[in-house]
Amino acid sequence: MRVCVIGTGYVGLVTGACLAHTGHHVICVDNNEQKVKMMKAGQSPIYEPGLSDIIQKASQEDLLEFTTDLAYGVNHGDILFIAVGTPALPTGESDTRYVEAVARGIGSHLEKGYKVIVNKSTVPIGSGDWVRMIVLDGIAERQKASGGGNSISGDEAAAKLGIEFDVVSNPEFLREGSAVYDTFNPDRIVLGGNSDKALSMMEELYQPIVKRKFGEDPSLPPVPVVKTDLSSAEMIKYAANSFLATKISYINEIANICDRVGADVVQVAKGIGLDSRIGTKFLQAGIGWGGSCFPKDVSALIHTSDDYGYDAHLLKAAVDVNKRQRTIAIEKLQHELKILKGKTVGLLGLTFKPDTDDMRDAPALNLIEQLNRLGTKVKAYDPIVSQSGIGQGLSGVVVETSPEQLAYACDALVVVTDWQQFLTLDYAAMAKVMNNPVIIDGRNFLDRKMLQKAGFRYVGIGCS
Ligand SMILES: NC(=O)C1=CN([C@@H]2O[C@H](COP(=O)(O)OP(=O)(O)OC[C@H]3O[C@@H](n4cnc5c(N)ncnc54)[C@H](O)[C@@H]3O)[C@@H](O)[C@H]2O)C=CC1
Ligand SMILES: O=C(O)[C@H]1O[C@H](OP(=O)(O)OP(=O)(O)OC[C@H]2O[C@@H](n3ccc(=O)[nH]c3=O)[C@H](O)[C@@H]2O)[C@H](O)[C@@H](O)[C@@H]1O
Repeated sequence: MRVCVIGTGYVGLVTGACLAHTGHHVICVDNNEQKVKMMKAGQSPIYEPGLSDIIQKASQEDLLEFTTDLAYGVNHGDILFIAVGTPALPTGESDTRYVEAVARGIGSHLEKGYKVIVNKSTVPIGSGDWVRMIVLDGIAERQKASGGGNSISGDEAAAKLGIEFDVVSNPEFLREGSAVYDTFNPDRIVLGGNSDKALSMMEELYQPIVKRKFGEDPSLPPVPVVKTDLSSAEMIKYAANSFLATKISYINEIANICDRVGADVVQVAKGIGLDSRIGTKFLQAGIGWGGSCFPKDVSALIHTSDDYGYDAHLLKAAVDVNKRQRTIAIEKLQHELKILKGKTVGLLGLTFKPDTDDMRDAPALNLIEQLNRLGTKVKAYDPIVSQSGIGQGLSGVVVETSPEQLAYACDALVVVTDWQQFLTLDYAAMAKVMNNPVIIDGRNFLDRKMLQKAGFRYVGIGCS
């Protein structure tokens, strides 16, 4: 099928490249010329395992193109994905201005015929109808500009030009760091809309993925497709992210109680997770959840609830627990070192999670800010950030190029990101060059005994 994806960030680029890999002809549009230049040269502007290979292969097969020309993309696609960012405004609500600009742009370029416009971005409940209205405004504005009469409505203009379209909500559930894997091995595909024609085109688009042709295990049953109305599909996205964030806040709350009563949250998580009603995933206690989505999506849902006069107590509590959790490493450092002023702390990891270069709302940024405020010198080592130029944009932290350099003259280390590489560092050598070999494992993922053998005092979260 012919597809256009507008916005080539973590979601748009992965979606576009993976759909091209499954045999569709995809044009990806972005208004960032630098990014488009890189992608045309076969490079991925983001770090995402497996993505560069897919981009290169699909481009060579002429199934994937990149452009800044929205009209070209809109005219090509029978299905047009909107995959631009929806960051949080200071009020917590979702900033939909980029979606609006794209929807208006689509309207101004639609030609005679039928298109499906897909909200892939995470958008507030009700956005399906809103996008339809903005697209119609775009069509009407173009008609007015070309002398079609100042009072013409979007519906009238669309009818006059023979333009037909439907809006579908198709929320995305991929995780950064495993985005390509998640796209080919989804737990479900959610399609919201009220047009059978649009929904069946979407089902056809996803057939190779539904049938697991590119998945890890093609013998598994087909991927479930949840077909529902627009608002429910939009709500499914917010409800899923809010549930996962709340689950982590829950285990962090339990971890804090474990610390006080002398229990071990890692054992507790294992013990409760084996109950299939609870499940083992997303029960890793630590220094809190971050990233570009959980914080903004939980805030957006709270904001929507407020708009409807409903006080979302549980979601607010999940956010509060997370805020407090971002200070846990500081409390533990104060307990170990007493005075933090004049001390040097080394952070192992900067990105909000492993296998990504994304630092949006990363817990590391909070830590750096808090430590700087307390007069502590902060150094950091991160497998991606230390090797790329990203670290240059950071203030209040010296980004070192090796774990050994990081450890040198440090009074404590804090594990901020659970990068696999951190499991096998030469901790004995690192302990020797530190002022004080203490390690706060903010992700509870290093081996306590190994660290102790290497000469460290090991402190976990909820298992100290
Ligand atoms: N990052 C993630 O893991 C996930 C993100 N989402 C949602 O997907 C959406 C996109 O998120 P990301 O990919 O992280 O965003 P991003 O910020 O990485 O990428 C957005 C892209 O859109 C481009 N863009 C902005 N305005 C444009 C315009 N008018 N025309 C063309 N391109 C334009 C930007 O240049 C950028 O390349 C958000 O709503 C997010 O909540 C959903 C699931 C996972
Ligand atoms: O909407 C989105 O953008 C995406 O948000 C999350 O994906 P992502 O933010 O990439 O990363 P996660 O693996 O979910 O981790 C989020 C944060 O929670 C933390 N986390 C995760 C799991 C856990 O057990 N404990 C924990 O503290 C991670 O360290 C990280 O800071 C969801 O998992 C995806 O399904 C969703 O599509």
